[in-house]
Amino acid sequence: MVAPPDNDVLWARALHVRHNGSPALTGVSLGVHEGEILAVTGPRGSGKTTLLQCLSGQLLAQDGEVWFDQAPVHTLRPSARERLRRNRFGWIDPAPALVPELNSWENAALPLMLRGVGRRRAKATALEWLDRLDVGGCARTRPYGLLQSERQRVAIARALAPAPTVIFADEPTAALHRADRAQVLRTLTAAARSHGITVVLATHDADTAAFADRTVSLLDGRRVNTVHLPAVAETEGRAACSLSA
Ligand SMILES: Nc1ncnc2c1ncn2[C@@H]1O[C@H](COP(=O)(O)OP(=O)(O)OP(=O)(O)O)[C@@H](O)[C@H]1O
Repeated sequence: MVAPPDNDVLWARALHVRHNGSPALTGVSLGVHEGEILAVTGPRGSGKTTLLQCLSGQLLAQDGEVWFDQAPVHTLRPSARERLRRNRFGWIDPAPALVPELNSWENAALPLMLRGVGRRRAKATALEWLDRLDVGGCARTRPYGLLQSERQRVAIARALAPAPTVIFADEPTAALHRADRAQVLRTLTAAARSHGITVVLATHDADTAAFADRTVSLLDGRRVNTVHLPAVAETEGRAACSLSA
């Protein structure tokens, strides 16, 4: 095994994943720098979610390596991978998956309490994050009483509250109206930057990817280079295309 470069908090080498025999990732390698916001882009079905699942230790690739903080993840036992996910990673789904029996602050405080933080401190931290995400007024409301956009903000507060080393955000604003998207992304990326949190953001939306420091593109499970061509009149063709790397 070859160790990853020093400034890469996450590093993947030659990942191959097949779902029920069909290839989802084919030889994907990438490094994510510490504190960076990296967008993983590509059309639907290009392998973005599968890549995030591999990087976060949720899914073991059939072939290839994943390293976090200079240590291999792919050789860890399931219980150690689970600890790693709980203690160092946060995850934001496209649709908010909140615990229906808990109110907003309890949902946001949950990962902190799972890490052993006392209830009072966990509540104070959760309330701070709910305020930053503009849902402080819903702190005592359960998910069924919230709008979908408010639920997603609570889910984002929950991911940020424990200040994880890395947040994996899979289409985090897919459930939001266009008007809400930019504001939520600005809050998420500003919070990540101010706390030194690395973000890996999967999206098929160019406006969302624009919030990232760098973009990695996938097409049919392979990494491709996005080549930006000079803008041309609409009738003359597209302004950007992808080439296989
Ligand atoms: N659990 C699964 N079982 C079978 N096939 C799967 C499974 N998960 C993903 N796939 C297939 O693997 C390929 C990659 O899927 P993946 O969800 O990673 O892509 P994606 O770029 O995130 O797509 P989307 O934007 O629609 O979420 C697709 O062809 C998908 O149909």
